[in-house]
Amino acid sequence: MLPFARVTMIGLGLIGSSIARGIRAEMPSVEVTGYDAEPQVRERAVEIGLCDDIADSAGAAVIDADLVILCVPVGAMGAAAAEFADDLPADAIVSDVGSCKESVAAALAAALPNATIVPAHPVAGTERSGPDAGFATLFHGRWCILTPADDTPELAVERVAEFWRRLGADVERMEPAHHDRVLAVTSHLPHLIAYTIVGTASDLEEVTESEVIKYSAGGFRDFTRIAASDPTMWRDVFLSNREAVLDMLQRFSEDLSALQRAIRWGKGDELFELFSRTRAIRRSIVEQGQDDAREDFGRTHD
Ligand SMILES: NC(=O)c1ccc[n+]([C@@H]2O[C@H](COP(=O)([O-])OP(=O)(O)OC[C@H]3O[C@@H](n4cnc5c(N)ncnc54)[C@H](O)[C@@H]3O)[C@@H](O)[C@H]2O)c1
Ligand SMILES: O=C(O)C(=O)C[C@]1(C(=O)O)C=C[C@@H](O)C=C1
Repeated sequence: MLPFARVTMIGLGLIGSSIARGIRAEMPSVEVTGYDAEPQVRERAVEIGLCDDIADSAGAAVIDADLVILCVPVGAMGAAAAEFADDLPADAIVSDVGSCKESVAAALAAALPNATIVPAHPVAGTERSGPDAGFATLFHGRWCILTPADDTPELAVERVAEFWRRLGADVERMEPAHHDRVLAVTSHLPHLIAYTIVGTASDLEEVTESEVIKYSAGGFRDFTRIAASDPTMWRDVFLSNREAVLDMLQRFSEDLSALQRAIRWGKGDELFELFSRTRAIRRSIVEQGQDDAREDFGRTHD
């Protein structure tokens, strides 16, 4: 049996539109309603037939939903939830897809004090945004991490887990604070490094912009993909997960200084040992199949 019959997405960008397309593909009998604060996004969603219905207010969008998923930047979650608080059916479950969980859980609990909330984070995405960027297979073979509070009814958590499994994801549960520390190092820090390296390269006086573009066929090009990620989304991630990111950044800076010393003093063994260790990590990720979808995406959409 399907876990939900009527699903509403608030926010119809990359993730909201991928969920809508995934539902069409995997659960075609589910009725999908969408709402986005931007009128142009709503118009585009109608043009491309993204949902069964596009509402013109958040309240109208949730009125008969049994699952409402907030797919807006993490800094906008509280305000977006407050907009539909008065119209939310008592038995509806509210979820989200935010990249940080502690701050979002607090914002949703404050805006919807009586709602059943099952926060989620599909660990899948691209550098693109907007309703045209989504695709139905985005979540296939990817993790979706649920971070419910201890007193959330088990049945609600299981229904949300089943929803994500049907979209193709593997579901895990975590404490929100633990989630935020893990993602700080596996996702947030890499984005910060990509933003830095691309910014630094373009600022260097001896590297003209045309040279940056001309010679960006190798490693630098991979960084430019990540550094093209949505500025609003990532501003919000760093402000929301500040403590964990600053902790990881401190550790990263120390390791970078150690590498700097090894290069300065010609310690080839130290460099070789680290690079061998990191090569083994990459190989084990590929063996686990965790990188396939992204590589496919890069090949077909680059
Ligand atoms: N992009 C990724 O790789 C990725 C992956 C996993 C999770 N996430 C999370 O998913 C969420 C959405 O990211 P995205 O990549 O889909 O962004 P996006 O920019 O493609 O889409 C966000 C949409 O939310 C709308 N919006 C903003 N404030 C709103 C409000 N108050 N009410 C209604 N709509 C509003 C915007 O108009 C926009 O269309 C974020 O919380 C992000 O952290 C992103
Ligand atoms: O592949 C990408 O472009 C991504 O950045 C996706 C990515 C990640 O860092 O892995 C980005 C943010 C999310 O919260 C989840 C996934």
